[in-house]
Amino acid sequence: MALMPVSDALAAVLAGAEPLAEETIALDDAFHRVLARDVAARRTQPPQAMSAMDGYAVRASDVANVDTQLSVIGEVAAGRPFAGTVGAGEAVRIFTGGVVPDGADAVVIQEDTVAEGKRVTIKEAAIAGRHIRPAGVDFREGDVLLRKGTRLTERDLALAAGMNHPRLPIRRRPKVAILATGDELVMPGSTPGPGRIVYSNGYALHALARSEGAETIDLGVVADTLEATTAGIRRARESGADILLTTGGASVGDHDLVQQALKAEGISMSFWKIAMRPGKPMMHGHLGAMRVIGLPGNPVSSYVCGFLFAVPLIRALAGRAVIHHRRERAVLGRDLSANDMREDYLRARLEVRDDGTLVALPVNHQDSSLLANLAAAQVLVVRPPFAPKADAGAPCEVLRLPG
Ligand SMILES: Nc1nc2c(c(=O)[nH]1)N[C@H]1C(S)=C(S)[C@@H](COP(=O)(O)OP(=O)(O)OC[C@H]3O[C@@H](n4cnc5c(N)ncnc54)[C@H](O)[C@@H]3O)O[C@H]1N2
Ligand code: MOO
Repeated sequence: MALMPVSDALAAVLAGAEPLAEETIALDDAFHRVLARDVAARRTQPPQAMSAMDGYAVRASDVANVDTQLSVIGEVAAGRPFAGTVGAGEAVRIFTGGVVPDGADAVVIQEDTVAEGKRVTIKEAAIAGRHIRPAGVDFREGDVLLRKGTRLTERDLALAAGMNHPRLPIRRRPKVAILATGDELVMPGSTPGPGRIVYSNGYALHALARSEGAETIDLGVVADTLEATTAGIRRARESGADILLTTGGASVGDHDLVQQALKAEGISMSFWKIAMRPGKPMMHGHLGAMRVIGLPGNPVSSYVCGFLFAVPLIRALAGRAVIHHRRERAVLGRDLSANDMREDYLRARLEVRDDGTLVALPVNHQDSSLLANLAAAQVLVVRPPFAPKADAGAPCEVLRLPG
């Protein structure tokens, strides 16, 4: 198979990726979940005109001049409205959040008054509407304020509560199983023997998937045998995973068995090998209902492909309205040589100039095994295939990595 352009590969990964089933959950559990439907207000907020201050509800026409004396005919506190009507020459003691009584059209703050028993002297003139929050100033019943596909923030939860929704319709979380391959891998904290490598890819992939709202299933590390790899793939299917991410064993070596095992299990492959650096040997296909992304083993390749392909896929299954990473304009912080046929994703540090210009400084060593450079990078500079040589200061496009 020829190397597939990155955009075609992404389209293939996302093909047919529809939001998962709808569920209804308590508001308390809805933080960062994705709304399955538009949500409208079930009430008008505030339901009636309310005072924004502690003071006196008055008729503005009565207090156009200062030093007016009014008789205080009652009191209203939050949640305890006043039943009567404010007539000419009258006022009602009111507290913040109290319903403005009939007849009154302004509130004078108590600092601008002098109270003596049942009378109050108004020391500041007031105009109609002063310190009053009109009914519906926040929202009205039926207003659609939360949209389908939104990943709910903490502010959205407060709004949903204010709109009187104790539960919300959301989408099931995608289940992402992660399977690593490689005889050489040992767990962090052990004493690696000769030629051994400490397992790292899964840590980044689990965290990345979880931060996108997925539930992750850790299938551990399997040895480089067809039997062990096949057993791992079967465990993924049994776990009900929507997505299987494998890492390693994706290339052409004698010990790269992932594709062979997937084929033996009946995968319908959509591609293997993309015109991208890092990440050339990535593969993708469907194994029944499970979507499989075979990530390369090199740690940077595994992460960058997970970021570029698995993240939009997770978002699509999660029902997010916006699934794509946003590209930003920046300028290069150093010269770059001409590119070959692979689209490059260069790890780069990001600086912001005083005028707001983003400067992307690609790290010197772009080898796909370098974890330290990956961790130090804040962005990926995207260089299209056959991009000509570019000097420092030339415009470029960057993708921000999660902070
Ligand atoms: N003859 C060719 N050789 C290679 C090609 C090629 O086109 N022709 N492609 C190269 C590219 S590009 C990549 S990327 C790698 C990817 O190969 P694999 O997916 O088969 O990866 P492995 O060989 O299994 O591992 C590569 C490297 O990464 C380390 N690794 C693997 N898994 C983990 C893990 N979970 N945590 C940490 N490190 C891991 C592994 O030890 C190897 O050092 O192939 C090139 N070769
Ligand atoms: O594409 Mo590999 O991922 O360059 O090292």
